[in-house]
Amino acid sequence: MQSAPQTQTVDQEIPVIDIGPFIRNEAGAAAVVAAIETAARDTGFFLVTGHGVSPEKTMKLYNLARAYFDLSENYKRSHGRGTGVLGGVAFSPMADEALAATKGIKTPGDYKESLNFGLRLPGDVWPGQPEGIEAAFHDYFAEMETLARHLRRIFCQAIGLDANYFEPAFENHLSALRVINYPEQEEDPLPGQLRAGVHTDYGFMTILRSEASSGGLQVQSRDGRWLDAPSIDGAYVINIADAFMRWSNDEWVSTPHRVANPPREKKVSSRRQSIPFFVNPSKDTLIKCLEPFCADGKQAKYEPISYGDYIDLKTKQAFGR
Ligand SMILES: O=C(O)CCC(=O)C(=O)O
Ligand SMILES: [Fe+2]
Repeated sequence: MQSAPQTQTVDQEIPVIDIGPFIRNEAGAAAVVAAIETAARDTGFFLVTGHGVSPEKTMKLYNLARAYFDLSENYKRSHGRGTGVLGGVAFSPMADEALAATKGIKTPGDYKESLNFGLRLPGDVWPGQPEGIEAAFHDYFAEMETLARHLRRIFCQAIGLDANYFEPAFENHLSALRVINYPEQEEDPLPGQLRAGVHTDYGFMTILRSEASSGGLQVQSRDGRWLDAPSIDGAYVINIADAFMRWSNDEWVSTPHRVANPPREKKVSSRRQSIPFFVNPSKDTLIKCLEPFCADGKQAKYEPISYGDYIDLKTKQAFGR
């Protein structure tokens, strides 16, 4: 007997879905696909377990990144200037980025710092310390590529596309791996300053390794309420991002989210580290209404556009440049 998939619902709006049966091609795979389709249409957010990602590689990256964040500000900033090395690393210091600006909302910079890497994205030469950090990023990146491939196959089945429909778009993908440090807030945040301001993610989808801590990820429901994303050991938070929403003719949703400040009484021991993997297609991928979403008399809402042009457009809208 094969066990039925565990589709428990912690918060009805952000379900937890065990994708193991789909990966192993067992009975229950169809129920996984159905649960993900419902979540993708409803809130665009869900958690997955049974994903097969190595906990050792995850912890290795987590611990080495933590050690990096504990090094001096001068040392870290020496990896932030961008020498344009493809596959290099880029440090983004505290309050450097204000995500809400992408939604036209003016706020102080986000209360976080981050370390960023993409196989085909420019950065600086890798630091010598802590030892092994470059390999840890590469190893975890490969784990994320595998999970992203499983999820794309689930999406294809949910939409009614051939299992490998999306694969050519991801042969030279522009995905980015980021480790974010949200420190304890020894100084009060400025008015309007959050750990991460409200935003949607730009690309195809995001695979987030979250951490339970006060001051965590919140997702906006369709009717404007802020839902706390459940934080479950070993589970990943998945969300549909903007380019995928457009590709689906807005039927699958990219949902605004943010990272709240810890409550004042808990500001000590509220340090949090998250690891998002932003899954992005290649630059020349054509984002054109997927056939099943514009069948049966449904009209495509958007002109076809390459992913590269789409990102340029979004950046211009957000920053006026
Ligand atoms: O840290 C988190 O939980 C989410 C971060 C996030 O949404 C982002 O960086 O796009
Ligand atoms: Fe995000």
